[in-house]
Amino acid sequence: QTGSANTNPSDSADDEYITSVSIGTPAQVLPLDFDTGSSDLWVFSSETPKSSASGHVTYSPSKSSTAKKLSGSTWSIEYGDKSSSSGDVYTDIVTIGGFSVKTQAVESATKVSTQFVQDTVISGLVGLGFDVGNQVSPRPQKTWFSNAASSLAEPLFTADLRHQETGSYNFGFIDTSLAKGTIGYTPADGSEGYWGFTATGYSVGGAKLNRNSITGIADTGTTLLLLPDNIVDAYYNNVESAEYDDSQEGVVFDCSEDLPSFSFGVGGQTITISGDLLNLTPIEEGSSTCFGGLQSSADIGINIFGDVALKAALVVFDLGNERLGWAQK
Ligand SMILES: CC(C)C[C@H](NC(=O)C[C@H](O)[C@H](CC1CCCCC1)NC(=O)CC[C@H](O)[C@H](Cc1ccccc1)NC(=O)OC(C)(C)C)C(=O)O
Repeated sequence: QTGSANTNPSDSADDEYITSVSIGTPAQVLPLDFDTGSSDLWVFSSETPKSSASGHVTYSPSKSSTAKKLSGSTWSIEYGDKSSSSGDVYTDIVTIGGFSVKTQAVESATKVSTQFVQDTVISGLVGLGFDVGNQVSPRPQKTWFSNAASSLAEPLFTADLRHQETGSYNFGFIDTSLAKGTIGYTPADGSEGYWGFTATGYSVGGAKLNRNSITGIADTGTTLLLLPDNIVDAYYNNVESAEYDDSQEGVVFDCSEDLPSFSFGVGGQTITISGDLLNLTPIEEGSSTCFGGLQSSADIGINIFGDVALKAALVVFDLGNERLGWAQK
């Protein structure tokens, strides 16, 4: 068995990617953010304060004949961007791309932070990280993919995120026609809950790869490519107007600049992110100053290959073989 779901950029900056998920009987369809950087499936619900839920699609367990309260269980999460949410837990049928998990923990939000209230394009997250990262207590719950894996044709899923166009999350199969290059595989470290891996080097503007290990995570829930300062500096030294903007908390440059590409080595392949993918967006509507898709990871303590990097590739999240595959698109 397999599943295939379309995913769409949330806005003109590809800040997030939205995928429709069906929950309950009859199906309640919610727009959710698939996040390989976390491991909880949580949703805005009938239990979310009305003022916080306004503008969001919500899940009502009371309207689902297959919903069951997981009594005594609660959850609470704080994300890297300091946003947070918490609540209680139900189990229900959750269908993604035509594949159904009968008894999936659906974490219902009784509290959401301001950022989630304001981000009305999504009604919650589907964590696609490793189960060890799940935040339900007293008994952690499995992710949708973990529950699905044993019934899928292959215990893997692929992410095909695209710039300003529809992409896909495929479960249980690899559609190699989505990529131009060969898939290069490298071991994945799931011990922290993330899809951790080590890139073997980088280069700017198509130069030869500098060999140096870059350990990081493949994270569909992070917008940017976040790497060490020495690499970020090496890149922006090639961008005439680049400068650090305190108010934007990142490197900005003239939108008219022709940005060089950025490449990294992984699994014996080289993934090249084109210059236009490295210009994320004007700092505000109509501005001629643009915000870089590559920024420093220095104050995070972990390197993150977020959507800016993932958009250049077809990425295989292979749980069965504990490995990540990357192919140039
Ligand atoms: C709970 C843990 C087990 C796991 C947890 N994991 C993470 O924090 C990483 C994870 O991928 C989280 C998942 C995101 C949380 C916030 C909502 C969207 C998903 N990523 C994050 O926490 C990183 C935050 C994202 O990069 C935001 C996403 C965003 C975009 C638009 C509007 C709002 C929010 N982008 C964002 O800020 O884009 C700018 C910089 C261009 C404005 C952790 O490490 O603590």
